Amino acid sequence: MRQWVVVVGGTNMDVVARSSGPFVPATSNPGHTRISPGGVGRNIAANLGLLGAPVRLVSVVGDDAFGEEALRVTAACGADVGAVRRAPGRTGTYTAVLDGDGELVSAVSDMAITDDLELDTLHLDDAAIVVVDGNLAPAQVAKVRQAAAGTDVPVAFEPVSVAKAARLSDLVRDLLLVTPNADEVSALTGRPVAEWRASVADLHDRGVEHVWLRQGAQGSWMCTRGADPVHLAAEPATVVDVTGAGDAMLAAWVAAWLRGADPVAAARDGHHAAAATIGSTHTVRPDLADFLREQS
Ligand SMILES: Nc1ncnc2c1ncn2[C@@H]1O[C@H](COP(=O)(O)OP(=O)(O)O)[C@@H](O)[C@H]1O
Ligand SMILES: O=c1[nH]cc([C@@H]2O[C@H](COP(=O)(O)O)[C@@H](O)[C@H]2O)c(=O)[nH]1
Repeated sequence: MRQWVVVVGGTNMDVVARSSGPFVPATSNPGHTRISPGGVGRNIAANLGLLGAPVRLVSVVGDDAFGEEALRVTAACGADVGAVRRAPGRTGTYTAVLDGDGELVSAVSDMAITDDLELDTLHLDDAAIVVVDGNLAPAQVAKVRQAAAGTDVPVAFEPVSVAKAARLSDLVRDLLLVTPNADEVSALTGRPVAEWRASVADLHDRGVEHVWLRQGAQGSWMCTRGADPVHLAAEPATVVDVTGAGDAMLAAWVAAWLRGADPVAAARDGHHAAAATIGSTHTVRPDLADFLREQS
């Protein structure tokens, strides 16, 4: 039976340092640092596991202690990590600095090992949906798309950043869902940022069913082909740490979609999950399911 979510993407160890007060550049700011597993693909899989969805992560980690820890924590969230490759070398890292308000100041991601992810034999016969992390290289995304098309499995795509969206723009077509912000949708279509509505229409023309346009604290627009766009407000939240909000949001949408929810109701769950995540120090909040239950 087709019931699995297959998430294909990166796994990192995140080093996230939050300054105690206003961040002052080029000096040593007092603060607090946490080290915990991250990576867009791995975060989505971990959140889905916590929400009770049958989820398999297809990823790669190094043969180091970070890789061991990332696998252990992700499995403890309920995700199947049997298809995560352990390659010789160091696990990917994401090193971020947050200001005293929990907002991102700057970050460096070093995930060269993700290039070692071979996707020639991606088995999707039991998959209900495939989620693709935009950190993958174009050739890897093309392979996932080919496998999904071959087994008729819908694909959701997380663009990650403007630079990454730009290099994958040709591959963003015939999707169930894509989740850009206005800058990323502009990178996908080549239109000016202000013309995001026209960009959304372009993506619909390319066979994308749902474009979920994110606007940070301003909420999001769920734009479904052939329907009027629906605006969803972000929930009021005290920002503790913004890391991983977008990943939790997408995971909650997929979990709701799997249960048969319509795209707007699923997006509401997504905003609950984002608020839960930014309101906690965790990149993936262990009590996410309890939090969503209380909201609904
Ligand atoms: N300052 C904020 N206040 C309230 N909610 C926020 C804030 N920043 C982000 N969010 C929530 O987190 C979601 C994801 O944030 P966004 O910045 O759009 O994506 P990403 O985490 O991928 O950069 C938003 O849609 C919103 O629900
Ligand atoms: O180039 C990248 N930046 C960031 C991430 C990951 O994204 C998460 C932060 O997500 P968000 O941008 O939604 O806050 C972190 O766990 C980090 O490891 C990544 O995989 N690749």
